[in-house]
Amino acid sequence: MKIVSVEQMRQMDQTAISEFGIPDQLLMENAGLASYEKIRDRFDLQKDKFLIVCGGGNNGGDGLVVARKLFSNEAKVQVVLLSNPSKFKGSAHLNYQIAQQMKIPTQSIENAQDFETLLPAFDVIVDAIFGTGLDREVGGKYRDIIQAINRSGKPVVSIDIPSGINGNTGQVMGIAVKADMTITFGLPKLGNLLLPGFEYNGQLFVTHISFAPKIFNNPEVQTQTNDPVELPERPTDAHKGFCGKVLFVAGAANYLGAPYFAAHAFLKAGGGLSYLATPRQIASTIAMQGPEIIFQPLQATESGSIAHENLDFLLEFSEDMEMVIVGPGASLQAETQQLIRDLLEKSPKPVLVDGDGLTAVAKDPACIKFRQAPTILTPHPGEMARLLNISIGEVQKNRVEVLRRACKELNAIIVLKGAHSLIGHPDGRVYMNLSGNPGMATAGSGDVLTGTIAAMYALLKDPLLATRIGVFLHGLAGDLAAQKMGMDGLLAGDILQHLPEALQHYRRHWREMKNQNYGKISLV
Ligand SMILES: NC(=O)C1=CN([C@@H]2O[C@H](COP(=O)(O)OP(=O)(O)OC[C@H]3O[C@@H](n4cnc5c(N)ncnc54)[C@H](O)[C@@H]3O)[C@@H](O)[C@H]2O)[C@H](O)CC1
Ligand SMILES: [K+]
Repeated sequence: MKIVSVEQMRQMDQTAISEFGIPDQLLMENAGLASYEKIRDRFDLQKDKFLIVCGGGNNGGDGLVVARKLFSNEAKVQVVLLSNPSKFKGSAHLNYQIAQQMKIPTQSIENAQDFETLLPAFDVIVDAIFGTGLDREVGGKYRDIIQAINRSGKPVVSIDIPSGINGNTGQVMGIAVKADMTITFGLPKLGNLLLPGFEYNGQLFVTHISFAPKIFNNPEVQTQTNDPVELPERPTDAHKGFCGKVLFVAGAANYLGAPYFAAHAFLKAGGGLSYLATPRQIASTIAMQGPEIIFQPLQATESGSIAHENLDFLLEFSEDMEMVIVGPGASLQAETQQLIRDLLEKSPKPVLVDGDGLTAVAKDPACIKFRQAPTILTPHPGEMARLLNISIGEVQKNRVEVLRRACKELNAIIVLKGAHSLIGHPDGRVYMNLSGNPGMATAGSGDVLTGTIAAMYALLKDPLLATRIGVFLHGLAGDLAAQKMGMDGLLAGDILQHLPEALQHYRRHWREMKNQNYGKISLV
């Protein structure tokens, strides 16, 4: 499903109006109706009393339509206006006039105390304060009223987006309504799905409010959910080589976990032959954990990391490989970091760079910028910040645009890890992954992801698709593990052990998971 920015949604509204002749009033009526229907399904119109809290823009206008529908169905409603009604424009103004003529109980609220006095008499709150037009921090009486709504303990329905969430970034603009259910229109906004905004929606519904498919399938919208696709079958006569040969260049003294998790995850996710080039001294210890891995012992530096003299061997050895994975547990030793940069620059093979490999790239990104073969990077926000020389705060404040910029600048497919990981391509496409859970933020989890992406590359031979499906499967494995054992104390090894089950589940249920947006977005 496509995910839009605030500006793109405004353009879609304009297209609906100018190209299809759908009047503005009809869009607002549809938005209000869709919201009303969800409210009617969830609550008891005969018993519950509804408080509709309206701001001064079109979001407030949608709220007035909801109030009218409830009122027409003889529910008890009260509208409160937080802004002077003379400021309503267009369709919102029209709906205000209708509400007046129908004598829907309406009250202007000057301060938060008056609002708090009203609250106890109502059972359900409809939040129509701010939608996508929120353009500054929430302060003054708006802040106090949102605080009162959140403290009330009453069920809250947000119209379009919880008030206080930035529609483009998902950031909380000072304070935001914590909803139980959100009904959004046309398509989900970035702010509905990016964290922390996503957590404020409660259950998220999307309704198309009579947009033509041409509008919501607009190819210019380049952000979308990371939907599963059907995986090719493994042929009955599959041999090890068919399922791919990849080389991991990873590990150093004291860094035995990362290379093991990455190289083993490749096998657990269906990969054929997993070669691990690692310092001689640690190879046998890792082999005890993962005897299925094939080792290529390397010369080591004094501190036990991979020495630069291995470069020619690694280039030659990788000729026969489908992909080279560089960096897990490779250490920050200067000589090794230089080896990584030289290897990336010289290798004509698809590469995936993770962990300490990303630090090497950050120091001199030219080593990947001009590569001909595909490059995949899997940074967490801290590593992304280093790659672009900005702060982590700047990365997190606008994850989609920062990722888009990084993919272009670095000429790479990039996974920006974190809740709802993003996958970006240099051509501007960005995919938001919906699988996974907070329990997966654990040491070694990223190494398991690396191996999973490599296995998907061996199967699919398409770097973007492999990265997308690898991220999805990794999240799914974490979700299956968490279903059994909970999120606390979930370890990388648990994610790894659940990869085969995740693949089995994926092959059986990919279509439902796609159609249901992994249970995270419901279509109305
Ligand atoms: N296709 C659709 O998505 C449709 C959406 N509709 C609804 O329209 C709103 C967007 O309406 P808009 O008038 O642009 O903005 P808002 O109602 O969100 O708010 C603007 C209003 O609020 C003031 N304001 C902004 N920030 C603050 C602040 N921090 N403090 C105080 N006041 C603030 C601003 O100055 C304006 O006065 C969309 O979300 C949908 O709900 C259509 O109804 C149907 C089509
Ligand atoms: K709202």
